[in-house]
Amino acid sequence: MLEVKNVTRMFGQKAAVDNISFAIDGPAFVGIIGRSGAGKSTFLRMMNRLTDASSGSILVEGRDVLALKGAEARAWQSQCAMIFQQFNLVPRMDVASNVLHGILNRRSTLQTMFNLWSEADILKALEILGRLGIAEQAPKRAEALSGGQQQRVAIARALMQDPKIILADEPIASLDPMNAQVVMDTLKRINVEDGRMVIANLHTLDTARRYCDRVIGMRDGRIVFDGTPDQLSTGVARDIYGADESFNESATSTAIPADRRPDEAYAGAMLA
Ligand SMILES: Nc1ncnc2c1ncn2[C@@H]1O[C@H](COP(=O)(O)OP(=O)(O)OP(=O)(O)O)[C@@H](O)[C@H]1O
Repeated sequence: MLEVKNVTRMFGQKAAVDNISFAIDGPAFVGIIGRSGAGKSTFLRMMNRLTDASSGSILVEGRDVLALKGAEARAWQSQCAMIFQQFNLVPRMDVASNVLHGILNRRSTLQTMFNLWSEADILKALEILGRLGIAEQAPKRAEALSGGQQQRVAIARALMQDPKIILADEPIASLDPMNAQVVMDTLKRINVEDGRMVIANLHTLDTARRYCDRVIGMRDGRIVFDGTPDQLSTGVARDIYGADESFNESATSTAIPADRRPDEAYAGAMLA
């Protein structure tokens, strides 16, 4: 379904992404890990055409999306929705309108000028918010929500586009562990229930191990690991992160301490 072939992105003399190739069959949940500057964001940005590649091709169902221009490139962008670390919502706008903005580029100028949405679109937005457990937040301003709720609104906005692929650039890097878990669980559900491919840049190993079917490790623009979470040993992780013997995995962990997991906290409250 997805075939990345010899993709490179140069910034001046430096290759941010250096001749990477891999293929993904079917709607997998793929994590890309690596330290800061490894090229993870640049790769995702090339995939959805926010950044041009210097060379190479990305074939989706046989079509090179890097070669698309104009309206075709924009159509591709709506098929591979992107989620960002900082949510990128319009803070003072209500949640439902933020979600509807996922299909902004499908409306006429007149509809945009008068802020007109069809009843079907509004119902779809509310249905998606309901599915993600935040329907009651629909009339509130986005800025009034917690970080985890805001990221779920961003996921709802992405789903409004009905994308084949969801690209998530450090989706939980700004969240506390509990909200991070809710957001990752949401992405996983969308992957499993809808059969949408998810490619997520992740900064913690335990998240990659827990949620991904496949993990790609990048270092200095190159792929240095491509395998299953089981194959991602501490030694392999040390290679990816370029750390020495003192590399400590727990330092990159976002695991929720046992006494703070939602279910157990709830159970504890019931017993008290
Ligand atoms: N617009 C740009 N101009 C010049 N250099 C850039 C630009 N964007 C990225 N780079 C460089 O490309 C390399 C890869 O950056 P990239 O942001 O893709 O890494 P990353 O793995 O996503 O790291 P982080 O997690 O910190 O975002 C870095 O050396 C970065 O400085």
